[in-house]
Amino acid sequence: MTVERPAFEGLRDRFGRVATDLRLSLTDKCNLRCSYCMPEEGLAWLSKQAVLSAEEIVRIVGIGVDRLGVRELRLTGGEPLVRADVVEIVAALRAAHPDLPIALTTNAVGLTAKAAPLKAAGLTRINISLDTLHPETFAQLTRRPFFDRVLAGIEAADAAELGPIKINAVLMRGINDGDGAELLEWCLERGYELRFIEQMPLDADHGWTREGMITASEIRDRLSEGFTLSPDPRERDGAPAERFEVRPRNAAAGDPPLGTVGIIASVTEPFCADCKRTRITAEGKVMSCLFSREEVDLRDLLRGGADDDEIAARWQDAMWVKPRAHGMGHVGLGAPDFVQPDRSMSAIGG
Ligand SMILES: Nc1nc2c(ncn2[C@@H]2O[C@H](COP(=O)(O)OP(=O)(O)OP(=O)(O)O)[C@@H](O)[C@H]2O)c(=O)[nH]1
Ligand SMILES: C[S@@+](CC[C@H](N)C(=O)[O-])C[C@H]1O[C@@H](n2cnc3c(N)ncnc32)[C@H](O)[C@@H]1O
Ligand code: SF4
Ligand code: SF4
Repeated sequence: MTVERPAFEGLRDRFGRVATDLRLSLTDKCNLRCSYCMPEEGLAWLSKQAVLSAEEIVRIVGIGVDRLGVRELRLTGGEPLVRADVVEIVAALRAAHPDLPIALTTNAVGLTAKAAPLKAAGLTRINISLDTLHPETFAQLTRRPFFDRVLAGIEAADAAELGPIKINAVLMRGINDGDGAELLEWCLERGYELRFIEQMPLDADHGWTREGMITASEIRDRLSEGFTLSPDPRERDGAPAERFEVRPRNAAAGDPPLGTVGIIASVTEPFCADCKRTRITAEGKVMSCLFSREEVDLRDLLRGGADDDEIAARWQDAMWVKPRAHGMGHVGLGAPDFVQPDRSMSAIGG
């Protein structure tokens, strides 16, 4: 890809946004099959050779942080904990960047054994996906019977002080859409921050419909039956989640909140204008947007002996042409001109 662009520092795009938040996928593999993400039969996994090695990851992150203004890193996947060297990768990243916030998003299936080693290696904090507190519903949604392992993993993360722990939940109509209030209560009791995520059209089965998804406004309405939500006064600062303070339904004015809840309304209340994200897939491709159909390869450049300047310039090229929103020129997941990417969320790095 040859891109005509002005010279500048950092990861800028044509719309004036600057990406400082790097999301890097450690693997496309996963041990769950959440219906909003993966097909039941799984996907054709990348070969070991195709996936970035630990050394390559450390080099790419180094270029991002030292030359391109990356200020925070999230490791994701696929399921990052299925990668055998995940603890070593965190340790190497921490050694190279003592002050970099390094977070991880995980389904927690393999977390019981890894939480303490990850903390010791220098992981800053963790986000965990949990859509329901009912083991049968969990098995239906994820197509795997690992509910108990996930709960144990969350407890291990808490014990290892990987907080503030954030819990991500996607509500699916007719499956777990009645579970929101219960999940919120459970999280508030434990001091976890629950965030509800609107389902996006990133499922490998291409089963998403605008009418079928549960919207942010529906979520707020349902939660308001049991709680009072009021906007969190803290600055949002480009974060996908809009946060609300949560109080009991009949709280008196001035009562302290029980905690906060976030709603990530990528579909109905998009936040693309403030997007600060750049993504690297497990095989080393830059995706400037979750919905990009253009990908720019850094891995072959790296393996071909390119120096850091060349790699940084290619990354800047990729970000310069970042689409305005939702992979196109305007917001509109599900609009007539929206084209769902070939990749599922698991293969992008959520
Ligand atoms: N549309 C859109 N959705 C995103 C983007 N990044 C994250 N999300 C959604 O937000 C969900 C939660 O992401 P997490 O991996 O927990 O990270 P986060 O919410 O950015 O992280 P925090 O800094 O902990 O708030 C993802 O599963 C996506 O559904 C993005 O760039 N665009
Ligand atoms: C792709 S997963 C990767 C990390 C890890 N496997 C996990 O589930 O936390 C990251 C996040 O993406 C979310 N996700 C997956 N598919 C999604 C979709 N179609 N719409 C919205 N969020 C989705 C999941 O709920 C999860 O919180
Ligand atoms: S959401 Fe995460 S845990 Fe679920 S299938 Fe996708 S990658 Fe796996
Ligand atoms: S859809 Fe694309 S532009 Fe919008 S917030 Fe997500 S990554 Fe950023």
